[in-house]
Amino acid sequence: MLTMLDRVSKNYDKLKVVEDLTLTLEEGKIHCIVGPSGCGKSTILNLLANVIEPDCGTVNTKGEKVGYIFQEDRLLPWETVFENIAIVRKNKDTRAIQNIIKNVGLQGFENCYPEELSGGMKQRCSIARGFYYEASILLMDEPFKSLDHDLRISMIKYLLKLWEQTKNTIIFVTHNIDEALLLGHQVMVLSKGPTRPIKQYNINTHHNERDLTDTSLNHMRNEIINLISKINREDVVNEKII
Ligand SMILES: Nc1ncnc2c1ncn2[C@@H]1O[C@H](COP(=O)(O)OP(=O)(O)OP(=O)(O)O)[C@@H](O)[C@H]1O
Repeated sequence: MLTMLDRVSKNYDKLKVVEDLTLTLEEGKIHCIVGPSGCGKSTILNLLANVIEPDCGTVNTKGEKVGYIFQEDRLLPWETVFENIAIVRKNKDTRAIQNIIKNVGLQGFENCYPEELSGGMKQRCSIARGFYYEASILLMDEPFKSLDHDLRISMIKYLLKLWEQTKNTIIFVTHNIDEALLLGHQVMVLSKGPTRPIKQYNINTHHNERDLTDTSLNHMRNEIINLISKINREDVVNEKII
């Protein structure tokens, strides 16, 4: 277990987004974070990535290699698929890049430029780059938001295939509960700001055996949807339910 945030607070002027938040996560697992819009999910990722500084408290990821994958692919338009991936490491490991490209189904497209790829292919390239970086902690901020349902499902499969080989710690922010249930070893529901985890679900079923129509996952899904609606209606005001 790694205490990534230790009693951290972050305000934007008078807006208290994070207050005295401690976040301890199991390493080598996929942690999905869900919660109402604007509650502070991206702020938490930015703190973990050391992109922003906390007002007080400690962020314990400074000694870690932290990767960040965003909703937009953020590929360099003037570089090929291969070069866009290679760029994140000093020494080019051609075999490792080719292996990752194969794992995200982009073989044959190594020399294509981003403008020659579909949206889903670009995002696969961005995920491949994130994994090639060999981060011990990989932050993902709604990376599949702009994709349709079928593409999302195939992206989840690609992501899991890569994670199976690296077993790094992934913190994955999403508004899509199904995505969280298919990916996460843990799904954390956050309250409105100042945000804090109000409920945590652990999913022990192996990824290959997860079926959203299965009673327990379906039950969890309904509970999370109801909980987020309650938070949005403010029936649950920063109450710690865990
Ligand atoms: N740089 C900033 N300056 C001022 N306010 C900010 C800044 N970044 C975020 N905020 C505000 O802080 C709050 C939390 O924003 P954040 O983006 O972390 O939430 P989120 O949960 O990721 O939102 P969403 O689900 O809509 O993506 C919001 O009210 C937002 O407007």
